[in-house]
Amino acid sequence: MADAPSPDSQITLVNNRLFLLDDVKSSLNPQQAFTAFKHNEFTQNSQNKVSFGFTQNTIWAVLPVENSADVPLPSVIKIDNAWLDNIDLYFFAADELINRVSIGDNVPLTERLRKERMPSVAHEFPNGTSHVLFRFNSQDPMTIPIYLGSEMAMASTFAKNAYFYGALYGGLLILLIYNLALYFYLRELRYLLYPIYLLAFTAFNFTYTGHGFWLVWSGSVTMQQWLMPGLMFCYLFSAVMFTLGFLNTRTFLPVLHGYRHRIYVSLIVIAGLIFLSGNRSFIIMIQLVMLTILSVWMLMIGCLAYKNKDPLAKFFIPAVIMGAGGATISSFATWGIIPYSHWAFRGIEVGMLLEMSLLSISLGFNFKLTQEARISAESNALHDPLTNLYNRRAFSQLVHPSWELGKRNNNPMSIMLMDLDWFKRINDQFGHAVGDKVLEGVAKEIKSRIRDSDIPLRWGGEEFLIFLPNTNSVQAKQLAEDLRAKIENIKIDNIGNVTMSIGVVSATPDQIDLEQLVNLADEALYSAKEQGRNTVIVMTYSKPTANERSCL
Ligand SMILES: Nc1nc2c(ncn2[C@@H]2O[C@H](COP(=O)(O)OP(=O)(O)OP(=O)(O)O)[C@@H](O)[C@H]2O)c(=O)[nH]1
Repeated sequence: MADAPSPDSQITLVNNRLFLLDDVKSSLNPQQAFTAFKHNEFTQNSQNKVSFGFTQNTIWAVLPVENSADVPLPSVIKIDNAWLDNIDLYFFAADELINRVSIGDNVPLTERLRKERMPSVAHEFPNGTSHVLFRFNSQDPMTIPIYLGSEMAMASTFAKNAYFYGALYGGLLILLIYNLALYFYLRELRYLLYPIYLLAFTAFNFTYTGHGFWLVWSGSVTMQQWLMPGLMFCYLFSAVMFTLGFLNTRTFLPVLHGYRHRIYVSLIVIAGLIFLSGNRSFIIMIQLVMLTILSVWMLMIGCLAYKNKDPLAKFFIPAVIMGAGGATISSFATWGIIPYSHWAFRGIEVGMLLEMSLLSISLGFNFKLTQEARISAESNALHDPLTNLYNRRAFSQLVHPSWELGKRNNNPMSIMLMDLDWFKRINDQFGHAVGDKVLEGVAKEIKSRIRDSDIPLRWGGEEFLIFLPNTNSVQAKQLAEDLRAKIENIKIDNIGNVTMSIGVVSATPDQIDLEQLVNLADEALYSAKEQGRNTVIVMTYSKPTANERSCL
């Protein structure tokens, strides 16, 4: 027997005080059920059972309440489950029926006396022993946590719950907006699949926790009863889509990835068929089984991804373990496999918040990987892989801006164009690999001798160009001579001496444009080859007179 709550008492779960009767044929009326209770045909719920799984039977429960005070004690009875179809309460005082209230989903919230998220009834227990007879009947999983408490204690629990859901939905909303913004910025599918998955879960949760009925569709019983299985399917479906798109299944499971559209269609067909049955109990049961299989499947795909070195797998696996772990705890509590507790019932919400946070972190990590790959691709596009000098493509990106900048103070700029002598012979005599080694050695030498502001490029096969900002012809010639002498003395394997010819030109940006300067360097190099190779030829630009341009 439960004591009628005093105004300052806490709310208590009173299931262990209940007497239960499983009405298999749902044939009793309330008076008959109460008479059966009086004839000891009910059994005491000493095991504190809360969940009865899927049952079409009517569950009758009697809660005896004792009020030893002289005055009636106002109390609230709350059933902490927002999805049951029929919840009818019959209040007996001195074995006389004095009141009856229906608070199941079959009664629109707008028609209930107490418009709260979880079904509840206020009642004043008179002095002596009262009995509350409950009648439960639903197509949904039969979980009936019954709480008794004062109005004040109920309000305080309500506030705590509101904080919990405020934090949960707030967290999920931030993750949603953040990843949607990333999607619009990056246009990568996995950034869209994540918000869809998250939204599907949130909508499903919003429905089965009673928030939707309480805040949005209070007058629609149909929506309250059918949105839950419908959104459960959306959640299940989006989880499959997310798994196939989030992980790199295209690479390590190409066949499955290729069949993904058929998988989606099959899931929709299966859903269509089970929804056609019109039996909500059946639909929810099948989907709960599918959700359990889905968790195992997601974990298996995650492990395969890990084996195939998918960088996101190390986030995906713990995320799924947390989400699936939480969901399993909740569904076990719903089926009555593990004892009911407030937190076991909320396992799915805590698990999903952790899962979604971890997945969001992984998308941030993926963003970093993508950026690094892009930077590296951009850098590769500008570099020659053999010598690691800039390639010819980099000329316009790097040299042009430097040249344009130089126009401001009109300082002299120089270009050195270098070409290895008789390089074909080296290739022919020693092989291409040795030729490559020579090119690498020369590039290394160039890099070690120039300033940070100079820009060295591999101009072609065995041709190199160095752009020297703020360098006049004297300084450029000095560097060219140094390089020529240094290269001449390099010994590479048994090749002996390698020499190079160098053409040098200098000018200020107001005198000439960059392309002309390069052409002049080419002419200088040609002269160096003409004059017997292993030579530096310097050309200085002078303004053309009349129609003619002269090079000294
Ligand atoms: N090993 C190697 N050889 C290259 C590469 N790029 C170009 N070559 C070779 O460089 C040689 C250039 O030969 P040529 O243009 O005839 O010039 P050369 O033999 O150096 O003679 P001169 O320039 O007149 O002194 C060719 O044999 C090309 O195959 C490369 O990346 N690696």
